[in-house]
Amino acid sequence: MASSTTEIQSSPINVNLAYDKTLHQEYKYIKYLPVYDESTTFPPLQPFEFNDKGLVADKEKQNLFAADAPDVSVSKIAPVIGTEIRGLQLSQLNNQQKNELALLIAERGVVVFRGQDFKDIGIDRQLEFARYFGPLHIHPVGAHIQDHLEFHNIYLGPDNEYRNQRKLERLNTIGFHSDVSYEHQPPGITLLALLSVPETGGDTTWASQTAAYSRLSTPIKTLLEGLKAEHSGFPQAENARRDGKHVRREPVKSEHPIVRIHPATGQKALYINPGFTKRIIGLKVEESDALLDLLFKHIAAGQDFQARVKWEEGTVALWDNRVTAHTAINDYNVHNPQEGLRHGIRLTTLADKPRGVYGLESSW
Ligand SMILES: O=C(O)CCC(=O)C(=O)O
Ligand SMILES: [Fe+2]
Repeated sequence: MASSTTEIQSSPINVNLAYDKTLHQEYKYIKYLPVYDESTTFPPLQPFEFNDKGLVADKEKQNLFAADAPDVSVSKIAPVIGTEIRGLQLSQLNNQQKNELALLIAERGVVVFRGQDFKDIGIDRQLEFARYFGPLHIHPVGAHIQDHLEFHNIYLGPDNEYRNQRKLERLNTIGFHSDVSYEHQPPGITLLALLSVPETGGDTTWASQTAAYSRLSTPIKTLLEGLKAEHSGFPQAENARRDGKHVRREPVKSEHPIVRIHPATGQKALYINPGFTKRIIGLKVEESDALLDLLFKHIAAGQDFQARVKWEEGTVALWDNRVTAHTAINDYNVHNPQEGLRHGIRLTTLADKPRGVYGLESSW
């Protein structure tokens, strides 16, 4: 049922959360391995004014794709979502180019840069790059890197017992979500750099929520445009506590418009996801469950508005959490050393308070 998410259904797991140091003596990115700070706690996030960088961008993107840069190749991954770029270094972009990139990410949902030096430019420059787009989010329960809680750690190896046990509970590992959508001003642009990529497998799929919305019939669009849904961080925090993790910021709930308008493109997108959306405000339980179930199935089944990205050494993906949902694909055997380790670091920027049609606004 729609109202019972992966988080709620999961059973207690009590395993060692730390990675096994002896396995990674030779690992080039050992300083980025996941750790859990057990002592820091943070107060609630405060409201802030957000200015989308895409609003001041040249719509033609003549700086990002300058005519005198013939080595840059740009291709669409799928017609309605995803762009792949080769021959441009994120670390070299000036502010005008970053503004155009923000707009491109909003328009295409996800932009994948290949052959990047990003992970080697140093922690401070990575942070500075991401902060250009918005304040950085610190995950309330996730693993991070030593001394830098802004880097959310994505790690799947033989020594991640927690994830490996979770995988065994389910028929498949697909879980579409928009990152921490329960926050009052949830994430916009998010950046994931993989440091270690398995030989094959471990792709990520993004679904266009703009296309998912536009496929709906007019009567359903009209119905959804007048409604808000509750997104909750409570199950995530409760499960984390139960499993012995430290919760560094108390969870919140938000009621966000189901149809959200992107401030830079003006496009409407569905803003609900199976990861965190619990119920539709004002509907009876069965009505809410039936409608959410329909929409969650629509998002997950819509391979004709999804982009599946195969990671390579040096790939960095940037997506807009306001107009996409995504899922990791955990299809490789972490216990086979030949298949390798999957490890990445994510920086997440916070954005606007969601705004819907007819002035509908988020509340909490
Ligand atoms: O590991 C992945 O492919 C994506 C994980 C994820 O959901 C995220 O980084 O937000
Ligand atoms: Fe995610």
